[in-house]
Amino acid sequence: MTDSNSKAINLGLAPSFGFGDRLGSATPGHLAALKRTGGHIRGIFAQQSIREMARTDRQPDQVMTAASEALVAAGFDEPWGSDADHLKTPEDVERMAEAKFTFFTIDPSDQVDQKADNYSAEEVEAKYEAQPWVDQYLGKTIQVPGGPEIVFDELTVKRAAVKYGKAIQHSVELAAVIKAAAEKRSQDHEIEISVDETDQPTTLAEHYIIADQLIQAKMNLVSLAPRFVGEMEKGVDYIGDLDVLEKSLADHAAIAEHLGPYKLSLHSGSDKISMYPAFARATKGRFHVKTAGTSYLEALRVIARHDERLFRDIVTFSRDRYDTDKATYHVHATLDSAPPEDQVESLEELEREYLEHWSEVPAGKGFTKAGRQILHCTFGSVVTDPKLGPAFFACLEAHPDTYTEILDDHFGRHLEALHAGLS
Ligand SMILES: O=C(O)[C@@H](O)[C@@H](O)[C@H](O)C(=O)CO
Repeated sequence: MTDSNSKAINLGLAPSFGFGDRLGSATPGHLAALKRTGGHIRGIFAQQSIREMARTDRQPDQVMTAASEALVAAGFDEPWGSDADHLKTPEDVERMAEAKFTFFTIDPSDQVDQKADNYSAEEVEAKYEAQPWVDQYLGKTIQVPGGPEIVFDELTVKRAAVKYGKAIQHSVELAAVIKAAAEKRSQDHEIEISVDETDQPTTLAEHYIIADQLIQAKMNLVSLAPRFVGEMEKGVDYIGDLDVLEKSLADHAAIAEHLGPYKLSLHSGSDKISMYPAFARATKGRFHVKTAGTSYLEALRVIARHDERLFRDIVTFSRDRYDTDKATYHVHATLDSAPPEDQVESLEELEREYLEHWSEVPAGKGFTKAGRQILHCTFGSVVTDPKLGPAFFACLEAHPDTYTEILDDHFGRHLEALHAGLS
């Protein structure tokens, strides 16, 4: 264990930003951007989901070592965090705890009944299985201080039980595994629950019940990621009405403040520039933002700048893989969203179609081109391909300064937008 590694600690309720790095070489650029916030936002530099590691063929220890060594090399001596992301099983927990991750994100989405919002009252009744907590809410109306009034009528509570009953139970069980795994190793631990990867937004009543139950179970809950209104797709800016979102965020934040406090967490946070000020404002700085795929996309910009042929080959390969690899990711791009590379003569135009140019994006907005999603979902296939993978890493390693410069600029824009909502 390196000195800096020992500083991957609990960050508690401090505003935090997750810099998922699927390649192991992004930390210098992430750090350069973070330094511009003047220490107001803490960095989570070692962050990886089980799904990402499966796709890239990496191990938790490699993720932790890449981040901590880069931080040591940069002489970074401030607190930083690590995120064992999207954990679904006790085995996932053990792997990440062994690599000394401290922030554990439980993802119970497999236990969520994704169709529950569409059930009729009769269907809810038919599927309802008594949960030990139902009587705590049934028939009550709760006024959240500074926030919404939540009416827990019978249908609302029973629908929540159908939708999230098993997910709550699973989360409580996994939290106990996390606690034991951390204690066995004399390590810190803190917990996030993410229910963002569901089809329908998390209602305020559902948020209340989920968080209240997890807190009653005495887990060290520091962060919760509801499924917010609108669309949080991978690789592009927020899609939806920002005023509606801000009102909803304020209501969710009031619940988090009242029951916790805990942070509201934004998954698929990459490129959501237009909503960051509202997110920071509504949460009054009690937030966590999680990004990952965008650092891979910016690595492809390095490839485009230094090896046009390789970039073109990656575009073609990614188009072949997209329909398979997009499984489990929330995206809307189709192969028609961007042209095949051999139909685009200029590299600048090809980059515009698949990555976009910051110089062409209006201030306060993020990228919107669906072509980015074709490259976003196919990262694992590219980096593990026997031909493209080595060429990709060789080009990236040959141009570390370009990557750092691009990430500094890219995340500088993210963090400035968040910061705007803090002041
Ligand atoms: O791809 C993954 O598995 C993760 O990077 C993400 O889902 C992560 O949780 C995230 O939201 C990053 O934007």
